[in-house]
Amino acid sequence: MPSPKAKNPGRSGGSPVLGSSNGRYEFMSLTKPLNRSSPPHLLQRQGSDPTTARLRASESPTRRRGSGSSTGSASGQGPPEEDGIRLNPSLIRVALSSLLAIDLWLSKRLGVCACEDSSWGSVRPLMKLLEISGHGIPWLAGTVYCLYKSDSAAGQEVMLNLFMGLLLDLILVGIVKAVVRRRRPAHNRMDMFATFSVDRYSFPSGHATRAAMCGRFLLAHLVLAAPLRVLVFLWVGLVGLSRVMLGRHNVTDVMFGFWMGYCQYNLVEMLWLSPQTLQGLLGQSA
Ligand SMILES: CC(C)=CCC/C(C)=C/CC/C(C)=C/COP(=O)(O)O
Repeated sequence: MPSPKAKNPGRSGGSPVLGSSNGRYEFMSLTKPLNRSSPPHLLQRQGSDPTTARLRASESPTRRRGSGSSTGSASGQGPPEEDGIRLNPSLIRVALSSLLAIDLWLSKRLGVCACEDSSWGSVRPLMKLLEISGHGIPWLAGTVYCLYKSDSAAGQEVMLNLFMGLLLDLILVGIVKAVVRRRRPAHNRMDMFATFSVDRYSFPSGHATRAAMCGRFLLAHLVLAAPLRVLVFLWVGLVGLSRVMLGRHNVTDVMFGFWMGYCQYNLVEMLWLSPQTLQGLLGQSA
């Protein structure tokens, strides 16, 4: 039986994007169809028979590689262009699914407070306290209270913008959750208080977005003393960690949530409502 090498002396396990003609290797385009000036053995692979082309496309790369004689370019069957076209998307898919697998594995390992009888079940009450500290209701209620109690225009301006930021956060997180629809981890017990229907989805973590946005807001406008600033940083980090430890979220939900909350603060700054803007808005509506 002739070996593939004997049939195709120029090809020794080379890249599938290489074509051989006249004993010389040439690079073939991965994305563009071959033009008429291409060597006939390359054109032949495109084939006028769609059934054969489909069957070839559905073959696994391993099988294609294994059938040495059928891949020999000297036999008039050059390396398949489908390989080149499918290589990049499949690489991305492999990278994404590996990241997802690491995410799920890590999240499961870190979900040590998911229920009372989990390995760290005894710290679950502490984690739930952190959960409440990052919940939307205390933040909204606290902001409205401070707005009401504040007797300076500057204080009211800051509180009003924080309030707007919190509403913006709820809306944006709700939209992303509704679009992405990633289920919460299987080990999560859905015993959270006051949730919207989109909160059955986990991507992104609303607590993480709120913690990151409010953390930045506090550091920029309200908390100046160094020890308190450290506490703010710690609180943001712990809120994120507690989401994974409680089994509410995967690590990527929290990471993305932090990034989203960070960006949301930029949006708050861009849309900052000054007393003048506010007066203008109120004047227009009156
Ligand atoms: C006034 C008003 C509309 C308040 C709604 C506040 C509320 C129910 C926020 C939901 C907070 C929540 C449970 C978010 C879910 O956070 P994840 O970290 O689990 O995504």
